[in-house]
Amino acid sequence: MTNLYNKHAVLASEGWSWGCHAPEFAPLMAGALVIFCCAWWWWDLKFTKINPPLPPGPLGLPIIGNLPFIKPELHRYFSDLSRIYGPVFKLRMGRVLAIVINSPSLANEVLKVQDAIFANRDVPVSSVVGTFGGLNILWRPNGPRFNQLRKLVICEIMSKQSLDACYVLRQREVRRMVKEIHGKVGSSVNIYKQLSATALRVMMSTLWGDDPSQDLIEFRKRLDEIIVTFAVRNVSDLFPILAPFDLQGIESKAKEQLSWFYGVFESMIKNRRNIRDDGKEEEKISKDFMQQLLELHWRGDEKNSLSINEVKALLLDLMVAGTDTVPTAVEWAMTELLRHRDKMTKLVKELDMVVGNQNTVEDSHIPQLVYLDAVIKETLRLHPVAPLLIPHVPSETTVIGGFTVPKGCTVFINVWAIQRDPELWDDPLRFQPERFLEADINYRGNNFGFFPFGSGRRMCVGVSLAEKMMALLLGSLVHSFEWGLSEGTKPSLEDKFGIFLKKTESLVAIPVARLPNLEQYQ
Ligand code: HEM
Repeated sequence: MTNLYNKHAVLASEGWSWGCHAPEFAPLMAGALVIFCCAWWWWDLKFTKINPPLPPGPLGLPIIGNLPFIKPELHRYFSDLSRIYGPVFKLRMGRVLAIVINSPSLANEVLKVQDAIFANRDVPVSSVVGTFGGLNILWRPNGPRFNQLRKLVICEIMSKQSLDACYVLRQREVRRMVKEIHGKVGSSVNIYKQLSATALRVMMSTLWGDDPSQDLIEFRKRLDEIIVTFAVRNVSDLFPILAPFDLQGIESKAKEQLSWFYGVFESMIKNRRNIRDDGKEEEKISKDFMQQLLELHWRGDEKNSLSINEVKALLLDLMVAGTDTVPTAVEWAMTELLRHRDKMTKLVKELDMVVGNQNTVEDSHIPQLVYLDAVIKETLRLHPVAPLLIPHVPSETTVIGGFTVPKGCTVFINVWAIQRDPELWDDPLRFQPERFLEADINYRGNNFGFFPFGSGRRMCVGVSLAEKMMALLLGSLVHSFEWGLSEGTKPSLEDKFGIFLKKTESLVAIPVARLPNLEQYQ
């Protein structure tokens, strides 16, 4: 899930140079700047009177707005500003007018009451080229085709039947992870690296089955490259007038990097087509996600069929969105459990009772693992993977919280701040999974105190898969091993704002086998 705000954050963190290199001109330049600013503000106030007014916000500079003052940890920075300006405020980031929402009632207003208005996205220039003009779900504008696509993914690809059919693949890869960790017993394990290799294998085999020609290391490298490209500041997004020049070459880089993925997808699709034309489809191919998407393409009825470019754009969507989100969440959960040994002990007890020490964690155990579920929810409350969701864009001018929110602005919803609000949560900074045992709170986005997957028509389409993956991975790590830390260390909670809210320092822990039979690790 790439998002524009990373570019803003990086731009802000690097700052822009305003220095004049000839000192004798400095007072003159400063004077001219002050006059220019005053004229700009006067013009802005006189000619842009809107009723009701725009939300309050810090003053910015002409043209570049608040960009030089924005701090890189956007979720914290926005949370600090909301203490000054209230639950809805505005900032200018170059051409972009950003509106930030910091309260559950206003999040409800944006994502539920006025959901249809706020269901567009602000598409970065690099993503337009990479998705055939926004043919994927993430960047597609709201409308009938978008609704159809979401429905197809949720009802066909992410259906219970389809996820159950792929369970063997998830189970196989999680077992492989347990075996690998068993080989490192007694030494330090980088938890994120271990989890992300497993999540990538799961996503690859779930999307297109076992294809021995696919090199995992090459895929990881290419994915990391494209994620870095999407995260780099792009002046074209902040000043669209500069977009045709692609000053930083980001657009061409994205094009080139994405064409590698599309080349891989095309050759796999060609293979499937040959097999289908041979009439051997049924015997040779399992119903992985690619096969399901291709069948929708071949089905050919106007309403439900997918174009081949849509198939490729969707594969990329699921690949990028599904690979790093789950490991990020599970690494946070392990960090919290290693900081709160009593909670770890409670979870181990539950796993021993439900799974037993002669078995390994299976999908069928998950509904009974209520404490595991509470641990994951509490982790996502304190460390939501997408702390500002993915920015929404209103398709028409509207009013939120008594202020005008203009058509086309970029709306950030600070779920990170809302999920830590002391008015909603007792002792909000404390890791306390028990709070989810006492209340019936789910991921469906109907509680605006807890919505780590968003809510409404742009809500995450991968919730069901993510839920299963997080439980299987975390359950297996804790059930199969006892985890320790190097002497005198305590895992840090410091986070780093980016495409996903990751830990600043990866978690490193030392496993000890805890299951009685060696076969359970094979
Ligand atoms: C812990 C795991 C995950 C979390 C916390 C998460 C969270 C989110 C959030 C917050 C959004 C944006 C919602 C909004 O803007 O209102 C989103 C969108 C999306 N997610 Fe996830 N996600 C996760 C895993 C996945 C997985 C496994 C997939 C698919 C394989 C996926 C696919 C998507 C897609 C395609 C969108 C774009 C939806 C749209 O724009 O309509 N996500 N996710």
